[in-house]
Amino acid sequence: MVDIINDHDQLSNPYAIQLTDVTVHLGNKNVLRSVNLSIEQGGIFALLGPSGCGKTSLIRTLVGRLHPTINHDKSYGTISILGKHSYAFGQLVGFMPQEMALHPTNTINEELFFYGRLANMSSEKLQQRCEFLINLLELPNREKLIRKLSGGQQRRVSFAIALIHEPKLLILDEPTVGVDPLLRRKIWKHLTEITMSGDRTAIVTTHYIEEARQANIVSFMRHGQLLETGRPNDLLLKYGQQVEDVFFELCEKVHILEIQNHEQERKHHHKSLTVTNKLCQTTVSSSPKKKCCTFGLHSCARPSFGRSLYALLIKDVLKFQRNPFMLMIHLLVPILQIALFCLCVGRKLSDIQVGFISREVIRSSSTTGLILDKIDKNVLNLIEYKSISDAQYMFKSGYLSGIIDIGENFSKEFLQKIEECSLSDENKYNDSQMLLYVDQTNRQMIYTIAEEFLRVFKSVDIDYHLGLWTSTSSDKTLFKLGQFENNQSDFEYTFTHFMVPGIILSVIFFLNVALTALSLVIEQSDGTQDRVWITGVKSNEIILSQLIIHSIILIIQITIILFTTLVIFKFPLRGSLVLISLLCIIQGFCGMTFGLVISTIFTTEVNAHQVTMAAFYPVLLLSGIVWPLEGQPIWIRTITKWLPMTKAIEAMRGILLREWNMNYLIVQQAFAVTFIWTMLFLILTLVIFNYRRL
Ligand SMILES: Nc1ncnc2c1ncn2[C@@H]1O[C@H](COP(=O)(O)OP(=O)(O)OP(=O)(O)O)[C@@H](O)[C@H]1O
Repeated sequence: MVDIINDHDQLSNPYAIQLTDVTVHLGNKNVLRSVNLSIEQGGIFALLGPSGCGKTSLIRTLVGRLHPTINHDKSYGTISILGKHSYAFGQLVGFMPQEMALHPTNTINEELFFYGRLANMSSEKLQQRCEFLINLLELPNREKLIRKLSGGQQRRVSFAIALIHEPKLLILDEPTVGVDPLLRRKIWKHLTEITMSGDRTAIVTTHYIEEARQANIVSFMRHGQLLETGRPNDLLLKYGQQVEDVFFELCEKVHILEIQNHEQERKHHHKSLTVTNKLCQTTVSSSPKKKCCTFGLHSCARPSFGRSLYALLIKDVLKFQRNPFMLMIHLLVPILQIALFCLCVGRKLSDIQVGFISREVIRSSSTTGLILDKIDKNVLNLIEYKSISDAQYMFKSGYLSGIIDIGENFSKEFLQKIEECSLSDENKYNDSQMLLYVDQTNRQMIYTIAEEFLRVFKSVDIDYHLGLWTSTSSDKTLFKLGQFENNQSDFEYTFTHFMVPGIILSVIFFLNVALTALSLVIEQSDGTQDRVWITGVKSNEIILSQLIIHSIILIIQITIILFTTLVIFKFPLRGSLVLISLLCIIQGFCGMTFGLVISTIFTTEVNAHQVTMAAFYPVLLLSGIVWPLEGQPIWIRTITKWLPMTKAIEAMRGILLREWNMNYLIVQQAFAVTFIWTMLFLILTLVIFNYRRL
């Protein structure tokens, strides 16, 4: 355990906190206005003020969640906590934010242990402290899940976290909200006891005037300004009234001064903050004014790398363990997506409803009979109609996908035409052609019906120059498909084979984007990440713990996906399974790091969701998953071929279906491009993460 008492800065500095000329701007208003405040170590400092006056903003500024803006005198002011210009306080500070900031899937015990570990506490000491605080704060069974506690109980757990490591400085934002009067008294009694010795300080915000009376020093706040600061009794003597009357009088005073100031500003056309400054001087202590502020992270009794990683990993494992639904989503959704895709997309069409009208009497020995007999009934479901108008009605209503109209003398004229070798003479034999009407809006349907008839004509050994599908059939007579890759000769590839590699990678990529982005954004929005960060845990430790846990899930995910595709759906695997798995892992990693970037930019779950969804379709459409890249305009192609998934999808197809290995340039490019994107996302994450905390 790091000995914080030896910290030279802290010993030599008598102040718990010092703020000089701190202004904070949020939205379009100054939530803190040139605040000057110095509080000596020891005792309780109460910050009292109405809702919205800026108490939380002041607390958040102290713990580094809000950053000072430039002042009227062109400085950022100074902030010093226990003599340090630092926000990563380690064990020095116990912080209780206004929001719950708890991990709902932890038990009370696990939550206290989590923060205790981050404070470098030994297990025995932690046990003792847990017992003490659970008794003091009248918490229920320590094995109870936090999400099952009442609001008041959760606030008490939050308070216990701030106290667990017996910090030098307690920063508590409304610790007694939702707590019954008896317990409230107990909490204040405890605060008084621990701060009495003079080496511990508590800074408490409150709405309650009667609570503030118990503090050693009280400061009244309104409109982001500290109106008056002093000992409750001194203030009473000075104003000769009740504490609430002091507050109301000060509010009145500031209101008049604000009006005067506004008038002055209007007259002199310049924005002087003279009045504000006068009001913001604290009465407890004068603090030296410095012109610049040094914000930076110093090692400040922070937990060791291994220890914080261990604590974070336990917390994340418990989160998944207690939330099996979330885990199931990440493991079952890929199976469902791949299975549905293999079952429903890209396969040959079947059971197509086709009507036929034959004006010729069909005999089994006639050409018509022979053709109709050979048609695969699983592919084309032929339904006979007596009149073309009936069939047309059904076709137009969408019940039929095609109609075949067979002339009265089809068999006879067709054979005569072939015998006379006058296939191109359209006018001589009117009935020598079957007339086919197909739904022109559905290309896949046209191809399938045409393909089936070509197959039939081939199989009945009739020249298939029927004039029905001239373009398709003439191609077949001109070309014969050759093959370099022997293993493909007896395998019929469908569109499914083209798409499956892309679908696998996109499922892996985007599930990992969502998993990482959401879990970090949730921790950010509920305040737990801030709380963890204030204990001294570094950004890269938070990121690393997420990556480790999500990598384990990723590996299980990939195993399940590949098993579903290769074993259950018998997708061909010509290349190396190891290479395929590696490609999937690195793509999953790339997705995770993209998720990290999203989580550093967006602060709400809804936004993170929206961005993930918004990114999904462009990547799906541009990476060559649904349509070959050659279908894109050339200028788009030059960009899209370097997207994170494009090369990987191409390589995946090659490895799966064409025995590609690492000797192939596209496979090498796939790994290189994915790696570069992963690194870029990671660097971007670290930069934004650290920037937001500085
Ligand atoms: N993210 C934000 N963007 C813009 N304005 C904000 C933001 N957060 C707070 N404010 C404004 O800053 C002012 C001070 O808010 P703050 O939360 O510090 O008040 P408070 O005194 O703690 O109130 P309460 O006692 O109700 O918690 C309020 O007017 C509030 O509307």
